[in-house]
Amino acid sequence: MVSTAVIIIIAVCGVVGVFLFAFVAVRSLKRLATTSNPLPPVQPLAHHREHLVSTLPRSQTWYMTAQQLPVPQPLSSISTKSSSTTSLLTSKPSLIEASPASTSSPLRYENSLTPPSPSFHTAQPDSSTSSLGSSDPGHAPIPEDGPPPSGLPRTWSSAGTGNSARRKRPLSMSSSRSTVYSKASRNTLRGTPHGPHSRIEIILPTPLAGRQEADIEAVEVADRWTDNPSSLHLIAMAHHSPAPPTLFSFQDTDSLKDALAQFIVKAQREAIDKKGRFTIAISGGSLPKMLSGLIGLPTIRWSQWQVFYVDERVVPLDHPDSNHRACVEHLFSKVPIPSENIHTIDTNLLDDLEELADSYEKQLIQEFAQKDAARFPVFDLILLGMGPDGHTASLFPGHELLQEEDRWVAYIESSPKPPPKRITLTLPVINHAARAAFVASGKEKVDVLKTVLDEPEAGLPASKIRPAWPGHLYWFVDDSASAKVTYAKTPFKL
Ligand SMILES: O=C1O[C@H](COP(=O)(O)O)[C@@H](O)[C@H](O)[C@H]1O
Repeated sequence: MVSTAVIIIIAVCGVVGVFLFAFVAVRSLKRLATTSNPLPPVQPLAHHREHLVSTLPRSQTWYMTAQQLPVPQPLSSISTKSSSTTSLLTSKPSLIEASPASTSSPLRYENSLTPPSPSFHTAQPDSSTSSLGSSDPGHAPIPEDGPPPSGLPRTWSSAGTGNSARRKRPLSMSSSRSTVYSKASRNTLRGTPHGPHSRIEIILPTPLAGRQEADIEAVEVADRWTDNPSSLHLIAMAHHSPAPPTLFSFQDTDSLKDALAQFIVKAQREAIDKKGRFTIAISGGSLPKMLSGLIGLPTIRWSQWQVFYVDERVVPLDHPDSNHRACVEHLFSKVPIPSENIHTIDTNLLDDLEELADSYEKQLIQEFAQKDAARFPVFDLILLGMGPDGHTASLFPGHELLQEEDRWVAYIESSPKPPPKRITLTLPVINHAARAAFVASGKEKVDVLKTVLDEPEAGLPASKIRPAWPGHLYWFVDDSASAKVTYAKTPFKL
């Protein structure tokens, strides 16, 4: 018989043995773990990018990592305007020496004025919410295979139809920096594939992409594309349908002017809060006099406005046909806006339309390409008019300029409406705005407004304004212009 003492001794030894074994096993495992290859560091930005890009339906794209791109250089070849003390109506030297690079602010493409419904043709605006939309731009669903919004980078849009008025540009930039430019588009940078979801394209601003001297600047822009997570917003943008426009109709032009002024003030405040500046493009024709509601408003920070013209007639700045002159008469002569913040055409180039359009494009590049790294400038607000024939800006029905996909500024030599020579922002530029607003009043617009809003398939130029998601289009009209429209009206509230 084994005594109880022996049994106790055996039990104690067994327990101690188990503990010793467990201790040794844990230590060995730990040592093994520390000598194996460490995991790569977590890269939140890469994960964010991977996640976003993986939600996109198409994957035939490529990208370069920030390390593969050349070191960004300061912008040197694009000149800037100097301050001018001359009258608002006299010609300013438009492109003078380079100034120190202005403070660069990263692209923040947010839009708190976006409405809920994603389809222009089928959906009607939801008037139950704020008439200026919600602050969440992410509610529009991603269509699986729908057509891309017009004006998006060429690789996502249908092939161009050719344009005899197209200006000649160098075909591509230097490719000496292990950078490949696709045959399909001189604006596309290709890099080494990085992973199954990392094959994104870098689309350069067209004016930069087309110029050898802008090579370095273009790559700098591309660099920010890869670094800035919000640029992915722009990629995602290509896969959303544009939102349906919001139609505000007012009893008379005075209430229209007041509401328009409030709307502009709100857009200005949001832009300045985010980026410290407000970029606006203004049309001519009847529009400037609709801006009188802005005069004397203490909430406007004129020194932070950067004003461009949606289109300009090729005439001296003090000519009665000049859109700039109309804006000065109705607004700028009555408010404290610095003259250098108003970007006029260079009247030294009135005899050379191509040069004139190029020089205006350079002004845009200077304002936008350094700060907003996108292929097209993203205006905070574009104010548009519409002619009785449905034209807007200097984009006329049936004109080949409606097919333009690359340029920021184009020219027209034979406008159906006098004067014949004009320059104009192109459709892709207008359709990249954060907000665009048409202003139309009077019974002479009644038929065309009905066609544009109720029959967009008729294809009038004004119907082609459909800012890409999450941008948004508003119509500020009076009741006489909207008398025949069946498109849903939204009560105005900020
Ligand atoms: O010629 C032009 O016409 C349109 C529309 O003008 P409107 O007088 O009918 O409002 C205008 O938006 C554009 O800027 C102008 O150059």
